[in-house]
Amino acid sequence: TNGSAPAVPSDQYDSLYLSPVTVGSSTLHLDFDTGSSDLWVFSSLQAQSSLVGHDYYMVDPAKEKQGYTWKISYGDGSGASGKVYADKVVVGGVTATAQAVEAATAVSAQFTQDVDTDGLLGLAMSTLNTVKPQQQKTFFDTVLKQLAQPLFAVDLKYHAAGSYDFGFIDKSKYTGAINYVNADTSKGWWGVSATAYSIGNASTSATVSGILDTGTTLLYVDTPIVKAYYAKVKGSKMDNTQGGYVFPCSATLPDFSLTIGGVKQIVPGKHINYSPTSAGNCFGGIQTNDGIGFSILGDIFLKSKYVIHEMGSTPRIGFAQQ
Ligand SMILES: CC1CCN(C(=N)N)CC1
Ligand SMILES: CC1CCN(C(=N)N)CC1
Repeated sequence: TNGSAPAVPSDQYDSLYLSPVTVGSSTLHLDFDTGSSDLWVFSSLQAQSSLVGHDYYMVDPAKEKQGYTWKISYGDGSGASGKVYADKVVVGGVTATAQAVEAATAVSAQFTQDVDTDGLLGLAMSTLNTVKPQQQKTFFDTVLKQLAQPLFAVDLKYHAAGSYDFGFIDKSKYTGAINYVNADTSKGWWGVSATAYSIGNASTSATVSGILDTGTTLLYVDTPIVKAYYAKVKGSKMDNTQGGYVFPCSATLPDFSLTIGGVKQIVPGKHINYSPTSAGNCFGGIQTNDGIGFSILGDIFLKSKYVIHEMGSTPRIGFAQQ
């Protein structure tokens, strides 16, 4: 089998993308996240006050995995925890009949306030799943053997609805060749390395190692590269109050690229103007990964590409231009 689900920007800045998923008998809107490996949802186990504005999973006690729990926290300090059920999950017509569904009993304010997001669907390696006493599989791992091809493809778009394809490559979603590189899955994520970066027409050799991450809004790279980029943006500055580099909203932003597998993967300058700030300037889509030791190729990087995540005998990542 194969199937496709839409990926709809949650707001006008593409802060995150939401996809409809049937969990049990409810349809929820989940943030597909290639940076984590838990499928967790807002649920009827939570206080009613936490559910206002959300769709949520009506748990069926008969389906509970007794004694199983989960607890997750994300880089931005948000997090959630709860109990585990085995229930039907359908994504774009692809069905997992007994998927581990992590039903929240408690959720941090960042999620409760984000009334559009009813939970996350992790698409990293199942080795990062947080369920105890036995780690559970991601949705992709659960359905892998029933897929026509062992892959999913990410088609996030700039200020428009894209899609996640499971089990097939959609030729109508990209132009030119697909360029494949081996994925480094040793840390549980979809890891890639670049051998150079470019700012405008100038290229610099450098090793940029990072993870592909649909669950992160921006593109986080090493500080020297960030500084070199904004040196080319008139009026840009590091603004600690806003938490990153900002610039006049009228600024012309150079294209940025990472060379992966010998091919320049270009991020158009336009995509690097993420959003206006409360201070009257604009917030950059490229920011520093300060000190986490690797880069995070989030939505700002992904939204100009069609990215195939293939879990064959050797995991691979394929890049093509949208
Ligand atoms: C390395 C971090 C990247 C952001 N995260 C995520 N998308 N779930 C958490 C892990
Ligand atoms: C990977 C996740 C990080 C935390 N998120 C959030 N606060 N809304 C969602 C995505």
